Amino acid sequence: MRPLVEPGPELTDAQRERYSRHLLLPEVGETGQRRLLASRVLVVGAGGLGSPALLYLAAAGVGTIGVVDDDVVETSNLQRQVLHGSTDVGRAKVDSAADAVARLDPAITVVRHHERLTRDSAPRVVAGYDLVLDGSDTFETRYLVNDVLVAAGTPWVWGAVLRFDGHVSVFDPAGPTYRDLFPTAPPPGSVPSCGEAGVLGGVCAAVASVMVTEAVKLITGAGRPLLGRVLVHDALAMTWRELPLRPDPRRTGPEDLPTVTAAELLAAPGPVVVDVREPDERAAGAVPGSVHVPLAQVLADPSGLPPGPVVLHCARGSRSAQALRAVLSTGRTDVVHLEGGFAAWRAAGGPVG
Ligand SMILES: Nc1ncnc2c1ncn2[C@@H]1O[C@H](COP(=O)(O)OP(=O)(O)OP(=O)(O)O)[C@@H](O)[C@H]1O
Repeated sequence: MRPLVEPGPELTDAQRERYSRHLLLPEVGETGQRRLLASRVLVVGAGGLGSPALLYLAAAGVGTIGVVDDDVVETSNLQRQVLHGSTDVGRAKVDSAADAVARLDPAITVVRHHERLTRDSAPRVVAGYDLVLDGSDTFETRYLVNDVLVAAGTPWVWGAVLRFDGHVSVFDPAGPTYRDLFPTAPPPGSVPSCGEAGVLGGVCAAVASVMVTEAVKLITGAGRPLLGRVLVHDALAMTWRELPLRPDPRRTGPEDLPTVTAAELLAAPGPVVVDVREPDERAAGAVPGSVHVPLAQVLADPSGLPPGPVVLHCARGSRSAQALRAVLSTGRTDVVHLEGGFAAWRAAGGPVG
């Protein structure tokens, strides 16, 4: 597996001593430790999963750790959120997390994002990180993390816990992703939260430990990642099952999304054409009169497109499909995407400006 991060500077003697047990592992070694120290990892949620994950990421020498959480520590968190202590109750979780990491190793940089991750804020918050660990507790945030990281091209490790059960996997923008595992959210109220159904602290630690191990493997390139596989943990039976996960071909195919072909659009050129590609792609040729709204902007604000009818397009159809899914989820019905994208437009003899 190709390591995610290039190695940073040579280790100092103090670092060689601190990470000596990593250096003994041929799969990590000095180069792997330099990769870890140079890496930037964002943890979404300093709760049940994020708490143990943050400690182990810091101890492993992940050089820059971002934490995004808008919550404060509550007494009922302490049973499993081992990063926080009794004296932290009432404090922002990101502050308590930063202090705990500093106690462990003041050389680790902690970036506090004391805010809610939303469609507006997420593209800014995730920018610049090599990898994300999603320890959030709602479907809304997990889909948001999915869509923003697919657009940003950043891989992520996902974990979830409830009662005595845990799930964990690695997702990649090229797939499989969280949307391949759960194409649609369950109806509101059908899945209880940990606050309603309870959760065992040890289960959080077990799942978080797998998440950190996968993060270290991805950063250093060690072993085989948990990509395309979902681990399902049942602590009452004490079993770990592995389920295969493949990208859902319908997600990228034209059949489940409203499309228009280039020939159809050329024959009936009424709709606003929205180009979701990047500026450099557009500079090399675009549909005359098209409007430019890059994919990240559509995902951040799916209600912000011009009035319809609208045809979305990208280079070949995959980014416009992503954008279209986000737009359709707002309830709009007057938006389609161009099958085969700009390549199909050119091939059909469409004008290029
Ligand atoms: N969109 C989001 N932006 C920022 N933080 C988030 C977001 N979604 C979830 N989180 C954070 O993720 C953490 C999830 O932790 P956990 O599942 O243990 O829940 P909790 O809210 O701390 O506990 P409980 O539900 O038992 O009260 C929380 O601290 C929560 O604030």
